[in-house]
Amino acid sequence: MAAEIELVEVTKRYPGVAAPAVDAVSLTIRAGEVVVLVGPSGCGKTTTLRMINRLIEPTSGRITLDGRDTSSLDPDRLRRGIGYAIQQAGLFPHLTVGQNVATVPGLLGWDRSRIADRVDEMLELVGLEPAEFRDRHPRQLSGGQQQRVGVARALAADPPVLLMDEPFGAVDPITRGNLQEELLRLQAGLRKTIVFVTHDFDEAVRLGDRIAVFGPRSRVLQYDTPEAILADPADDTVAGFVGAGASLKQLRLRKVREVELGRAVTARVTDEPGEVGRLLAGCGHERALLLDAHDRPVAWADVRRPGRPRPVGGAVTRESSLQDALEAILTEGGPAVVTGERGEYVGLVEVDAVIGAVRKPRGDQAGSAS
Ligand SMILES: Nc1ncnc2c1ncn2[C@@H]1O[C@H](COP(=O)(O)OP(=O)(O)OP(=O)(O)O)[C@@H](O)[C@H]1O
Repeated sequence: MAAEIELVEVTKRYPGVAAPAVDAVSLTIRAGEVVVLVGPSGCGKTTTLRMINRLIEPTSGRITLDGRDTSSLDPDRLRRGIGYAIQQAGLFPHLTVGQNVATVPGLLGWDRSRIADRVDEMLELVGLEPAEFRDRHPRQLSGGQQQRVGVARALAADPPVLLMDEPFGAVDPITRGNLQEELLRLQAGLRKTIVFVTHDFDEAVRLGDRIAVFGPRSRVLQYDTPEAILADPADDTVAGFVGAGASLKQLRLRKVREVELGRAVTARVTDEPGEVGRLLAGCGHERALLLDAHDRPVAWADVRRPGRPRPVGGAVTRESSLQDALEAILTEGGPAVVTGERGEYVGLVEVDAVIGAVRKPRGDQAGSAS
C-alpha cells in the first residue's frame, strides 16, 4: 500500500519573514518510492516535509495524496494516515515503548488485542524483542533503539506514506549505517511512499530511489536517481554537494549486470595441463579458466605454468555491485569471474568495463537494458 504525493507550486511564508522559506516547489513523488530531500541547513526541507502532513500549512500551492487535495481533508485524519518519524525519535518519555508504538492504532480505535498484536509485530519488524522492550521507557533505550521504536511507531497503523525527518541524525555512524540497512530491508517488503529528509548526501544516495537536491528556499536544483545525479550533476552547486568521490559512490550503486561481460578461455579442470597449455598457446591468451563438471569456476591456469593452476578468489554475480567487482578484480589481479544462480561461470568483469560504467550516465551503457 502506497500513495503518490504531488506538490504543485507550494510556497510557505512564515509570518514576519520577508523571504519565503519554501518558494513554489513542485515535485511528484511516485507511489512506493523513497524520495530523499537533501540540501544545506535552512533550505526548507523540514518545512516542505511538514506541509505534506499539514503540521505546517502552505501559504499557497497545492499538495495532493493520490489525487486528493490534502487541504480538503481533516488534518487529524490526514496525519493518522501518514507515518512520521523524526530525529531523536520524539518518543513520549512517560509512556512505555509499547504504548508509544500503540499511539496511532489507539487513536484509530483498534481493539486492545489487535493493538497488542500489532505492537509486538512492529517491534519484531524493527529488530527489538517484544518481551524485552515492550514495557521499558524510552530513557532505558540506546539512541539507536529509540530510533527503531520511532520507526515502529510511524509504521504501526500501516500508513501508505511515511515522512522521515533526519530520523537517524542523532546516532553514531555505525548505528546509523545499521538503521539505514534496516530501513532498506523493511522497505523492500513494505513498498511505502517514503519522503526522507537529510543533509547527508551519502545517506541520500544509500536510501533514495530518487533524490531531490534543494538549494536555498527549497528550489529544486535536481530531481533524479542517485546514479544520474552522481554521473551528471545539474550544476556546480549540486556538484559541490555531491562532493568528492562521486565515481566511487557510483560503483556502489551500479550492478555487474549493467556492463558488458568479457569471455574467458575455458577448459575442464580434469584436462591435462599440456592440453590446456596448447589451447592457450594456440589462441594467444595467457590464462584459461578451469571449470568443473557443473561449469563452476575452479582455478586459473597460466600459459607458463598450466600444471600449477591458481584457485579462483571471490566470484561475483550479476547482482553484485561494481564496487564488489572492483574489489574482486584487485584481489584476483585480473578480471573478476561472474557466476550464475547455480554457481556456474557466465563471464568476466574487466577493469575497463568498470571504469567505462562510471564515466557514462546510466542508459548509455551497453547491456543496461537487461
Ligand atoms: N516557525 C518559523 N518561523 C520563521 N521562520 C522559520 C520557522 N521555521 C523555519 N523557519 C525558517 O525557514 C527556513 C527553512 O527552515 P527548515 O527548517 O524548513 O529548513 P531545513 O532545510 O529543514 O533546515 P535544517 O537542515 O537546518 O533542519 C529557515 O530559514 C528557517 O529559519
